[in-house]
Amino acid sequence: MDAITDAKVRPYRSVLYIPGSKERALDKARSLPVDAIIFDLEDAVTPDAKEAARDTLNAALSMGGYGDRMRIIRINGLDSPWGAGDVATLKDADCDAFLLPKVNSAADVQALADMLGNDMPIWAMIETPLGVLNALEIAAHPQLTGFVAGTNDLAKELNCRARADRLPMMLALQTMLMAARAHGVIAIDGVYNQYQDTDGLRAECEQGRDLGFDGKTLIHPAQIDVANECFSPSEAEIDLAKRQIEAFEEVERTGQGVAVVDGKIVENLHVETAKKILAMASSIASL
Ligand SMILES: CC(C)(COP(=O)(O)OP(=O)(O)OC[C@H]1O[C@@H](n2cnc3c(N)ncnc32)[C@H](O)[C@@H]1OP(=O)(O)O)[C@@H](O)C(=O)NCCC(=O)NCCSC(=O)C[C@H](O)C(=O)O
Ligand SMILES: [Mg+2]
Repeated sequence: MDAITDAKVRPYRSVLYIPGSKERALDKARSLPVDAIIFDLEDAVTPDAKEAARDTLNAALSMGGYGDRMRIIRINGLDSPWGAGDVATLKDADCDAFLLPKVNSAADVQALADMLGNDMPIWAMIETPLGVLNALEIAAHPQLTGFVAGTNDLAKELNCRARADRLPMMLALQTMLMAARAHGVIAIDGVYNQYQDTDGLRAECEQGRDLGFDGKTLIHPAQIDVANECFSPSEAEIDLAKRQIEAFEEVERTGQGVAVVDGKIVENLHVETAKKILAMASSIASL
């Protein structure tokens, strides 16, 4: 983790779900070029495999080998028969965050914080209508550091149709993003289910990046390269950022506050964005 010390600058381009019950996938992930892993005990694990999955996952985390990849454990809901047992077994596991599914309110986050009894960062799945409507109070919880869009559950709850432009989902996605940004919380987009459709995935990643998401949740290794590419600053963005910073420093020396690059104005706020782009590019390069 040495290269990435600032949680705000570390990349979250590719966040891969791995069923906590699948030893082979848990092992494979040690060599996959993902920025983060969600070790899943919830929807990817069948009820009869849930208890064994806790031990399988605990053993994999103890063995280590996940390098710089952020390690997030998605437990079952605390209102399910398995949530409390997941926390009891894994609260001292070698991981970086716990992810709570179907969070409806800040009280749900607090319930997990109380059970953990430590300062482990908590991430929330935003995938219910109440979770979306309460996103601001959830993001404000002091132990909450990340949001993950649960677009499958959201579609089910909204009774909406799947559309390539995700129009029925847009209010929910933008509400959670707004809340995340208001409180400095990481925001990761939902999964693209047709994992062999690279063009469709690319279009959805580009849309997620346009909206402001930090990265995309993934379900299969074949999706990693596309997500990493779409959520990395492009060469053109890096080049423009450098030229904006140089141009702004130049006009500042003459006492002015506005530069012009490629026919567009550059003010202090644009320079802040440019610096963020360069910091992210450098963080990615150091991986
Ligand atoms: C979708 C899959 C069931 C496909 O599995 P499979 O047919 O076994 O895939 P492949 O044969 O193509 O696998 C090739 C190799 O890659 C490894 N693999 C596959 N998936 C993963 C993975 N997710 N992480 C790591 N490694 C993986 C296989 O082991 C093969 O390895 P090898 O044998 O060494 O060559 C499967 O991909 C899968 O189970 N994916 C995860 C599904 C999942 O996690 N679902 C839950 C999360 S989605 C969700 O709940 C979102 C949210 O809550 C919402 O509401 O939207
Ligand atoms: Mg879900």
